Amino acid sequence: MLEVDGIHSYYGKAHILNDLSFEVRRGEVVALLGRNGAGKSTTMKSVMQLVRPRTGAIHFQGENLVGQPAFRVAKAGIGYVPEDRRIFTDLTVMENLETGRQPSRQDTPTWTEEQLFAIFPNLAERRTNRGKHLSGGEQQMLTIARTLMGNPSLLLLDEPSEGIAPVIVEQMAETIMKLKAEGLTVMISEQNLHFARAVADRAIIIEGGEKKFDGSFSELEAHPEIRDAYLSV
Ligand SMILES: Nc1ncnc2c1ncn2[C@@H]1O[C@H](COP(=O)(O)OP(=O)(O)OP(=O)(O)O)[C@@H](O)[C@H]1O
Repeated sequence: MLEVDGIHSYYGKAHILNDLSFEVRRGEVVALLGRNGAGKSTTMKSVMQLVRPRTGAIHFQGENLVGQPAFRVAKAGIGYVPEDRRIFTDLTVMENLETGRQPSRQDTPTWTEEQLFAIFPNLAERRTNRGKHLSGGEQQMLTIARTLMGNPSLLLLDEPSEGIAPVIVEQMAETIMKLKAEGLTVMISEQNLHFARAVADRAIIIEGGEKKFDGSFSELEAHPEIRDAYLSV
């Protein structure tokens, strides 16, 4: 579904992603793992074309995304929830959801508010509350629900478990598994190996913008030296 092929991304002269290649297949949940500064967010921004890779290709359902404006990437069916999740604090939960609405897509789950409320029950209870009155965890769920209103085929979640209380982290894991069960393809970036293992089918580890591992969690467990070298656990 998504094929990233030999991309090099920069911030000015700083060379951040170095010949990075990987793929995400339809229906799977993939975890992009790596320490602080490994290049996980830059990878997601590169897919979204918020950072333009200088070389390499990114194909999504056969279409090369490199050089396209970010809104076209979103229209092509990639939903992106950045690390600095923002909601409209003066709008209600319902109004926030409405801002994310896009037409439905073939071969992709189409979401209504009611279906989203079934997956995010806390938001259902607060549908008429303004964003600013939600807890941090609820705001985080709202950014995901709003992105789903765009009916993406692929959802990119940058560090979904970061900065939320342990009980909400558990809810977040359950939510991602429900989305997978609905047929959504998901890529998460994570530093939390425990969380990633609970939700993802496959791990891709990057360090210094280079891929160091791509395989199942059982393969990763069989190689503790890889975990020790590239992850903080
Ligand atoms: N806007 C920017 N300008 C310059 N350098 C940046 C910028 N954003 C990130 N970097 C640098 O790029 C490298 C990769 O950062 P990135 O945010 O992709 O890492 P990450 O793996 O997502 O880590 P984190 O968990 O801290 O977000 C880091 O060295 C970081 O300092």
